[in-house]
Amino acid sequence: MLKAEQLTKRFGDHLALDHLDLTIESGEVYCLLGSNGAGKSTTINIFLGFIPASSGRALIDDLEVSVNNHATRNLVAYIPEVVNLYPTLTGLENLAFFSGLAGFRYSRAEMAAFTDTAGLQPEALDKRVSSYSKGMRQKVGIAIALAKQARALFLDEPTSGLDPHASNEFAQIITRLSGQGVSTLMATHDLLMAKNLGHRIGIMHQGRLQQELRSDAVSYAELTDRYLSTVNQPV
Ligand SMILES: Nc1ncnc2c1ncn2[C@@H]1O[C@H](COP(=O)(O)OP(=O)(O)OP(=O)(O)O)[C@@H](O)[C@H]1O
Repeated sequence: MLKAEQLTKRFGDHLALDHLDLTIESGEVYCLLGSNGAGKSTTINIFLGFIPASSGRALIDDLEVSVNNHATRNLVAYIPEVVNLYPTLTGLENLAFFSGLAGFRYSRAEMAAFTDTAGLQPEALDKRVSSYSKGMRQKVGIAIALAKQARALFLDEPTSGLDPHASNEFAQIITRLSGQGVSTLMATHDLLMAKNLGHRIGIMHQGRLQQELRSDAVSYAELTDRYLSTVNQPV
């Protein structure tokens, strides 16, 4: 479970995140929408322990990130738009390296099972990541999440630039992980993806969570209207 309690971040005089309260249950996919600069990545970066909050708390499975940074990093996987891997290592070597960092050692067959579940073609495993497409890198990111037995997934515009087929495959895997109890926080500009993949949707504007909706309770047209009316509020 993920929890933000009055989570706030200032960069100098700028209030990037303004007293965010948020709970994401085990197995829930929560999509954060909002225009550029709304505070989505800031939220994710605090949960990941990349940046400290100015005040408030971020909790992962009841562990406060700022005081259990090492432990909480081992509970999470992060998939940004371009997954950061070692380009001169193969997909399998990257998987071994990153799961090793989290304390897991796997046989080749076990790692191949993770990449298979993530949808990576077996013939890609021993190729250098520098030759991988964006979608293939995402799949290695998913395989790392599986290998780390991540309890929470943080996705920052993960399907941006993916073709519709790759995007659809990605969504299917997230749904599958959700069925296994993984909590997911996804920042996206893709309203249709949020509607189809998210259980709940939050709309942020100027650092504030302005609206929360259940995706099964709104049509795509209603979501679009709500989004536009929120992000077009005057400064
Ligand atoms: N390291 C930083 N130093 C100063 N200001 C920052 C820093 N990181 C983010 N900000 C500011 O905080 C605000 C929120 O940024 P954030 O990246 O969280 O927005 P976002 O909703 O993820 O936007 P986008 O959709 O463009 O990714 C913005 O005004 C941004 O300029």
